[in-house]
Amino acid sequence: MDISSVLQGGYQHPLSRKWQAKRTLTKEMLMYPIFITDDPDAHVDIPSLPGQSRWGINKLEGFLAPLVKKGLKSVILFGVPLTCPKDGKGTPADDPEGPVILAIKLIRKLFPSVYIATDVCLCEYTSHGHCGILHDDGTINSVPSADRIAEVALSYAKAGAHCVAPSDMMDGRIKTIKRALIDNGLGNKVTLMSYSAKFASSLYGPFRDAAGSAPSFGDRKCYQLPPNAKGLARRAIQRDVGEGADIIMVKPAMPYLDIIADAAELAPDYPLAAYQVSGEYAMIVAGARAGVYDLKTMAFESTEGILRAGCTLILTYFTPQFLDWLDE
Ligand SMILES: NCc1[nH]cc(CCC(=O)O)c1CC(=O)O
Ligand SMILES: [Zn+2]
Ligand SMILES: [Zn+2]
Repeated sequence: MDISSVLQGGYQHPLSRKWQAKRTLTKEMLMYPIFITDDPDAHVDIPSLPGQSRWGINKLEGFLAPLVKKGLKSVILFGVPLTCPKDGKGTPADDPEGPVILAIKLIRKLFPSVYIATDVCLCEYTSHGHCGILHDDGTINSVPSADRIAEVALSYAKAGAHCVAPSDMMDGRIKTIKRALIDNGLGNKVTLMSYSAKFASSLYGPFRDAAGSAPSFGDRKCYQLPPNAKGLARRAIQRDVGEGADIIMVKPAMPYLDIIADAAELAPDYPLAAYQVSGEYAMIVAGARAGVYDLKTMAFESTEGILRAGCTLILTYFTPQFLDWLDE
């Protein structure tokens, strides 16, 4: 055989196979999305997200303590208001007695080592279920939307969140939030992680089920990006870098690995996150249950793709399982 034909000598050993990776999954790279609801004693399983639940504030310690012991480093919080009245501007989002603000304070106190990010969006809190404030004709009204989202982000930052992560995809929200953080003395203290390239995906179904955030009319196609849009995604990433984002995120992950690679090229000096969303998680679990593959092997393969494309941080519902698997 010709010298230039032989590759296999380089990866015969399990260890030499590990060396092929530019980056290998560690516990530090995992951020765990959790759903906090306003029934303080809730522990309600989410049927479309097997293994995940909505948690009440009184159940958080019992839920998180074993995970922190296993090496959980960071969480991202999603509020699920079930009892409070929703309105046009998402008033319950920054209710000081609401589940997110209570959870930030509690986790800071109970688990000081845990890094707390908060998703910032209005859709869980608006009567219409859209992510911003609407004009009378049902279209997004960008300026008040960005202002309101910045107000909510600021309230989470003041409550002690280490990171605020707007997922609404409204124009101008990154600079509006950054300005609000700076003007309130939090610019140097709080990380702004932008869901920069967030696509209008079919893969958010289980999440909307879990969070009760499906729009009551229409869809999100006029603010989340069209799945075919590489150029718009690249522009969104560059815009958010210019507006003061500290971390760039691509979402979902698996169908958008090219966008992750683009982000790694466009923003090489930034941490890069991917959100392996609810539908990706549900799909991987369902495939394993159908006997298509082994769950653990496939879960690792999915993250290897994300890391290979350029990420340094993965938001994933598999976090608790990875904490076990990474110890094996
Ligand atoms: N804007 C809210 C939000 N933040 C994160 C997700 C999706 C997360 C997931 O599917 O796991 C969504 C849903 C949506 O945009 O409809
Ligand atoms: Zn939203
Ligand atoms: Zn629209």
